[in-house]
Amino acid sequence: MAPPQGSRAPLEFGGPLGAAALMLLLPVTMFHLLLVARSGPARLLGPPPYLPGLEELWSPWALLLCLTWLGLQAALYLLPARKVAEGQELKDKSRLRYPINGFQALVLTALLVGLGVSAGLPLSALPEMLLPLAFAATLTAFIFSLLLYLKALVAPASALAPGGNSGNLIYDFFLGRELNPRICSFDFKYFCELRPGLIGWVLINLALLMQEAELRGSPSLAMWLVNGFQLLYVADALWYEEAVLTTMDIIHDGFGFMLAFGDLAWVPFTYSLQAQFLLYHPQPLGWPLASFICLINAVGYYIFRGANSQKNTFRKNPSDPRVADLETISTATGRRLLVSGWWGMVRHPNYLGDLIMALAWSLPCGVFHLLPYFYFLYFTALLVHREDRDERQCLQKYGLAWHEYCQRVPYRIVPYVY
Ligand SMILES: NC(=O)C1=CN([C@@H]2O[C@H](COP(=O)(O)OP(=O)(O)OC[C@H]3O[C@@H](n4cnc5c(N)ncnc54)[C@H](OP(=O)(O)O)[C@@H]3O)[C@@H](O)[C@H]2O)C=CC1
Ligand SMILES: CC(C)=CCC[C@@H](C)[C@H]1CC=C2C3=C(CC[C@@]21C)[C@@]1(C)CC[C@H](O)C(C)(C)[C@@H]1CC3
Repeated sequence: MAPPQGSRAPLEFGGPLGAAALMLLLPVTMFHLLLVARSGPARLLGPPPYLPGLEELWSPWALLLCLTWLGLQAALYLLPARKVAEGQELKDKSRLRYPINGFQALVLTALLVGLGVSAGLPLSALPEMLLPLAFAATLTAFIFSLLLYLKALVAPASALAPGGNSGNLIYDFFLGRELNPRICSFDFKYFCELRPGLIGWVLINLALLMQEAELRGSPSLAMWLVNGFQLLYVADALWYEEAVLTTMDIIHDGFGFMLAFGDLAWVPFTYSLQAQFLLYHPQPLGWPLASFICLINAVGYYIFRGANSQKNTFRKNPSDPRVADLETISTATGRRLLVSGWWGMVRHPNYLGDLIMALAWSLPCGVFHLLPYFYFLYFTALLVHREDRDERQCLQKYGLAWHEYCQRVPYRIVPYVY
């Protein structure tokens, strides 16, 4: 058994107590949102309309569907890739290799779903199954996290994540012990981060759009906007799949319940909340307002994509002509930090763009309900906390150079505000 590593790494998420609370709170919140979205008053902060019994949550068909979906996405992951990318350098100086075929998986899934629907697959029945599907996904994530925890017990010390190895069972189960759990070349974290949950999210959105068309003759403009914006976000993530290899989740966090549940259950079932809300609470939306909301989404996307691409290009090749003229500061590690361009505006311009898009996804749902703004509120909290975690990691990595960066670029996410 590998000895616990990084036991002196500071505990995050409020330690074992915080981890235990989140393990309970996250699934409860997800089921609350699913129940409230279809209720008349759709009150985010009120009690759920009723408490579902086990017979409403548990369905062997939903579990079978969930496992078939995972199997399909795993099969698409294993197809030949247009490119194989190398990840960041690991503790033992090696680099892992990752297939870049996520966009291909999205296109093939769309083709398969299109074929299925034209052959009579009742996709619009999916919204009625969201509750048992979410339950099956939660169960799958829990069992999967248990297996990951057990796998980490026999992993070499060099394979363990910097956090998630405190020696406390609950905390380590939540955060995840192993950094890049794999069987042969199949990387579980990389696979889960981008495929089943993200593609599942747009599929659920599409099913909600189709059910709205069945109910009301055609999908509403608001439903089209939400579907379009979120499809763009998912397609972008898969098109720029390689960029995920430099995110905190892949480089720093272990693979445990937080990411397994987040990827497999939280993302598809709570990120589709706006479309769920719109199915049960249609909102009038005219073209002038719709155009304005499209503009907000476009501005958010422009900042998000510009900032993420600039950093990735710079990290891959600092002499690339697109970034070679940007001002930088040197650090003791040999890596440099950008202090002009997007990264000279605020220290997390990509978060700013992401938040602006999050707002644009809620606006088509009107301003009379708080529920569709849940994603924006949760995401603000997630990114503020994430930014704080990243700052601490960067301070540890870059020391004085990070202090200098903070002085030169004083705002974290929103210029002149935060
Ligand atoms: N929709 C969702 O639910 C979520 C979306 N996201 C999105 O994922 C994306 C990735 O986010 P995340 O992984 O948190 O963080 P970032 O992509 O912002 O990565 C942070 C890292 O970037 C490097 N960095 C920071 N400042 C500079 C600089 N000035 N110059 C060069 N490199 C710098 C540092 O790593 P190093 O120096 O080691 O390269 C730092 O650790 C974001 O767009 C975010 O909005 C994130 C979470 C959830
Ligand atoms: C507390 C809680 C709910 C934890 C789980 C958080 C996860 C849901 C998110 C952590 C980081 C994520 C990222 C994306 C989706 C959400 C999770 C998994 C992401 C794949 C979305 C698409 C983006 O373009 C991205 C690839 C940059 C992004 C990466 C981080």
